[in-house]
Amino acid sequence: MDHFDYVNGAMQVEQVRLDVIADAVGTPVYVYSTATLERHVSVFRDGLRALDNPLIAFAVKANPNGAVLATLAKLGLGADVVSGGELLRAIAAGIPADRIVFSGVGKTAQEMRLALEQGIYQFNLESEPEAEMLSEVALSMGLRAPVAYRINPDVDAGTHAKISTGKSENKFGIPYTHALESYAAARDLPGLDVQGVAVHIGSQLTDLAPLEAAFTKVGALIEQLRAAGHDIRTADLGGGLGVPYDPSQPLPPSPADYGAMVCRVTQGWPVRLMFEPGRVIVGNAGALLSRVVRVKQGAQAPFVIVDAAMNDLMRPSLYDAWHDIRAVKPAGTRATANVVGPVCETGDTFAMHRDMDVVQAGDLVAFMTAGAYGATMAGTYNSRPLTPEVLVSGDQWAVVRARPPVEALIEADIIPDWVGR
Ligand SMILES: Cc1ncc(COP(=O)(O)O)c(C=O)c1O
Ligand SMILES: N[C@@H](CCCC[NH3+])C(=O)O
Repeated sequence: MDHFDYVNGAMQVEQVRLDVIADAVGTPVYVYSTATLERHVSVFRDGLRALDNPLIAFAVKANPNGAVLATLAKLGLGADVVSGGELLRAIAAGIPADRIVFSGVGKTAQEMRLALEQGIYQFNLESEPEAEMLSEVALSMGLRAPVAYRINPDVDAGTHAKISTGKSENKFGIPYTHALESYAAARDLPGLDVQGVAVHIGSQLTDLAPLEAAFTKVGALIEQLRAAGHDIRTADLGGGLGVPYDPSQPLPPSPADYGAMVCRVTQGWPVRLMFEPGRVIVGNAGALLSRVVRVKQGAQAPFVIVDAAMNDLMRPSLYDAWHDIRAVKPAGTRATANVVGPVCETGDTFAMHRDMDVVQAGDLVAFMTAGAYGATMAGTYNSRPLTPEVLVSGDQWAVVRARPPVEALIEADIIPDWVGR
């Protein structure tokens, strides 16, 4: 459920009309709802209420905006980070280091040092060479790093191949079949304190079965590791729960269904459970607001050309992802259209042959469920400045990231004297 609704024929978010934001800030612009963020945190937490003190670490990559992170920090969430940059943004937004977990296959020595200085809760290691490097870095600082190994359970998440992470051929984690050997080697590294097991098999999962299969493997491994004398105290079950994008499709499992499955599978595990939800917290809390530039005749259907493009919202071009596209002030008629951006790529297409509200030049449209992996993946291709972001709460709203001027793009380039101009 979100807080984007039509009131008197115009879409608003909470109590703020989207056309008011578009007129003031310009388009394209991302708009987020605080009430939806709060609701999603509460629903996710509620699904896990049977657990003792779980750590819910928001996957910062899904939406690293400082105001969004500060909202989640106030609600008590931790952070799952994958770079020094995300770590510093999480801390700057008020997320305490002892609620931060560091994931990712390519942590550098510099990032490890930074995270150790900050005193984070856990490093999720993804290879033996990474474990050796972290041990060395920690020892050089006179510390022991708290670690888990992320295991690759070789489970098919049943999601898009580009966001599936738990198959043996994927780059993530250590092979499940070799885990005991990797843990034994880690125990001999004096700079590590081996405390946990982690898993994350992919994103936008619409079926609980692969998650359950992966968690069951984690449970079996915890038993084996403890039997081998490892003091395993944490289990990080990752993120991945899907959200509804297309209203014509069956709903993905709810956080309550997910929580019930987790509680059943993990019953009796002698560990603190950790979670890294991203999309399920922020996905439906955001929309990308865009204006129709013009409508052009097409061979089969008209092209609705909007002022948002693949650089603002990459998901459709990258994964053929489906986002609901709604007129902010629907005229009441529907027709088939192709919705495209102005970028010079055929892939700059948001929807083909879409049955949608009829819109005209100047109308506003909202790309729904754009709060996760939207602004954070935006770029400046075609020299389009990064998309601004707005946060709404009740009847208040604020620009939480301004649109940079085009001059900033020009000034960022350095033209050496020897090039001349
Ligand atoms: C290690 C890790 N944790 C958590 C997440 C968050 O996933 P999601 O947004 O699907 O919940 C991701 C992204 O897939 C990830 O790579
Ligand atoms: N960026 C992806 C999800 C990848 C998650 C990162 N591990 C998406 O938009 O769906």
